[in-house]
Amino acid sequence: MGLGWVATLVCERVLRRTFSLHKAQSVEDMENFFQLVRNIVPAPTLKKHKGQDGQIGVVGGCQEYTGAPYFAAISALKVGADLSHVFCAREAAPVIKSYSPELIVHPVLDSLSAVEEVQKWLPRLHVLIVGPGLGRDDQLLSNVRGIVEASKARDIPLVIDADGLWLIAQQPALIQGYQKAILTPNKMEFSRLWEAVIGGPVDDRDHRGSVLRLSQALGNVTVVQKGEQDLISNGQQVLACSQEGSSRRCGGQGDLLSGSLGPMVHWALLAGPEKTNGSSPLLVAAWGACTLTRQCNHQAFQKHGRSTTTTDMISEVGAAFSKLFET
Ligand SMILES: NC(=O)C1=CN([C@@H]2O[C@H](COP(=O)(O)OP(=O)(O)OC[C@H]3O[C@@H](n4cnc5c(N)ncnc54)[C@H](O)[C@@H]3O)[C@@H](O)[C@H]2O)[C@@H](O)CC1
Ligand SMILES: Nc1ncnc2c1ncn2[C@@H]1O[C@H](COP(=O)(O)OP(=O)(O)OP(=O)(O)O)[C@@H](O)[C@H]1O
Ligand SMILES: [Mg+2]
Repeated sequence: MGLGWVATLVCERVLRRTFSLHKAQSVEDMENFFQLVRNIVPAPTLKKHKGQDGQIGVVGGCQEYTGAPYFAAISALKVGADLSHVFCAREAAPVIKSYSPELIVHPVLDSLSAVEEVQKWLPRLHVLIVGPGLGRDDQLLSNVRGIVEASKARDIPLVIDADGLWLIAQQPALIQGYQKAILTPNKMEFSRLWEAVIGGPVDDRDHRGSVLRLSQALGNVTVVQKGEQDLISNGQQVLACSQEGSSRRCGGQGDLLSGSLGPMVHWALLAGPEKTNGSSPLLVAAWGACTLTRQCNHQAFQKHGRSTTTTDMISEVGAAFSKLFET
């Protein structure tokens, strides 16, 4: 086989892939993704013990922000995880505990032994969500860096959101190439990551191309760019989620998304590529969590209109999940 012929074949493949990456998702593709999410949801059974459907950790919560880690941790439980831990700064702990007796709260994040304290729990945790309400204090961020490294060493999936993304923008190497990471930037967070990893302003005319490129530059880490349409890429594929939401943009919706990703990621990785029909389990989990968050927003808005808050959305998780993913 001549070299020229091989080059043509490679070019064709690249072109075909580029074309299919940028083509709009069909209704059929969407239906397929609903089915793939249904495939990963654990079947109801009376045989399981507490913990099997997910033990999730949230790393976040400081003096200023106590709502964000609560929203993330409670969303993980409402989606179907069995246990939800919050690792936060000491002064945030009593506040977070007082919101909910269902959360297990560890006031360790600002202690000198923060990494060791969290490390003790890592063997039991299936997924760690890093960043909601973390703040940007240097000492806290340095502890979180150690926690991320310890989690990677144990191959624990990481969802990185909010101030966790601030840390990644300072030190992209921390997550570079880690195949079990999902980053969930909002518009500002995406621009910061882009500036740190690629440089210059984001091309606002090509959102799909931008999310693809950022994922590739980070070594195929999964990126979920939130917005009017959520765009999800692992550097090979770009999925769009346009589930109808509402015009209401109250704070905390992103925390619901990162929290619900916890159990979804655990289930998708347990199910493996057979159940996801060859698609990346993390892409399926991300598409499921985005679709769910937007549906919660839609349902809450139908009831509460402009007074909709994230607490109203969390109340909709059960009904929204059944409507979308339980047939
Ligand atoms: N109740 C709580 O405790 C909450 C705490 N939060 C925490 O607050 C901290 C900071 O998060 P932010 O998201 O504010 O940080 P960012 O620095 O990413 O965002 C800064 C500002 O960008 C603006 N912005 C967002 N989307 C935009 C868009 N499409 N175009 C232009 N501007 C846009 C917003 O007004 C936001 O205030 C994080 O720790 C986060 O988890 C939030 O999760 C919201 C709820
Ligand atoms: N313009 C929009 N139209 C519809 N849905 C949107 C829009 N912008 C964001 N969303 C949805 O809201 C959810 C949260 O995205 P958002 O950009 O508000 O995150 P965030 O800024 O991190 O939120 P948080 O306040 O929790 O930090 C996502 O699921 C996204 O799909
Ligand atoms: Mg956020």
